[in-house]
Amino acid sequence: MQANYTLSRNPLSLDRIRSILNRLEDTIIFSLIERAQFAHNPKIYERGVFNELKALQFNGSWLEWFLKETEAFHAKARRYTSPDEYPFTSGLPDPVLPAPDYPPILHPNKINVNASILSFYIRSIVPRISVQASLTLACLKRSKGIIGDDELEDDGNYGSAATVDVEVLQAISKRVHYGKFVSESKFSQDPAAFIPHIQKGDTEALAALITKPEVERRLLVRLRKKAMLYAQDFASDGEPLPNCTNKGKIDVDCVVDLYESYIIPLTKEIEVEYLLKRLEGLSQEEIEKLANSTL
Ligand SMILES: C=C(O[C@@H]1C=C(C(=O)O)C=C[C@H]1O)C(=O)O
Repeated sequence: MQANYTLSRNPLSLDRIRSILNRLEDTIIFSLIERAQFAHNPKIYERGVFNELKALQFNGSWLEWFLKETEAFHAKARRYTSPDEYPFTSGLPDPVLPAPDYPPILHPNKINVNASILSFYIRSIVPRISVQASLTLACLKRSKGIIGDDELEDDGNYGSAATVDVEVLQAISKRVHYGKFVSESKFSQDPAAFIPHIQKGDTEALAALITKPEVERRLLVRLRKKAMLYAQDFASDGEPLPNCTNKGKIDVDCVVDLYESYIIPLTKEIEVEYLLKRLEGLSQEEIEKLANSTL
């Protein structure tokens, strides 16, 4: 399928980009609901745990192996030739097809913050989301005396959990790296407002220029409502169910915190980092022409 951003006459319309970010909220929430079905399974995030992987000469974690194998196939299918797709794995194979002729929308850059995304996801999101699933699981199984407390963390679903982790990580990565399109949209609307701060390397001034508090506030309100609705359990007759952990299929506060503490700040970091590189390779004449132009 063609990349989202090229499916419009004006791929740099901020409203259109924001509608793509809005739609990615749904993808992220539903993939987190999928992950919340499985226990934490902390061993799949630790390196050197599975001798079977060492036998394959792979020294990373179970999840890193899933990322490597998945992204190697996707790379051959030319996924990462698209400017809105960024891999977690380095050293991927070349595409088997030539890259599509994407319009040159972004200024050339190599910004990739997936290492940060992987770190906060493993450290701060999975333990909180999956604990919800374990409690739900325990809530149901403990009533039948099937499991004890020590089984809360590991349900053996290493393949299923890692498969969903890859989906969550890819959705968060796309969402955060869309900050480049947001940044290019804002820059191209008023280059003169950004150029002096870019030339001074003034990250604080650039951060203040790209930050839209009201947009963030509305997003967090919308996100909470979506998570509450999508996570609602229903009985067979369609009546909403009070949940045994009174949070439905997912920890709604965790979804909001994911955006407020991680996704939005990282998106803004990318916007500023992209701006700092926006004039690289341009002549003084080109910069002056930009400074005197407004859309
Ligand atoms: C993405 C934008 O830039 C910033 C980042 C936002 C986010 O990550 O949700 C929202 C508003 C801005 O502070 C935007 O202006 O839409």
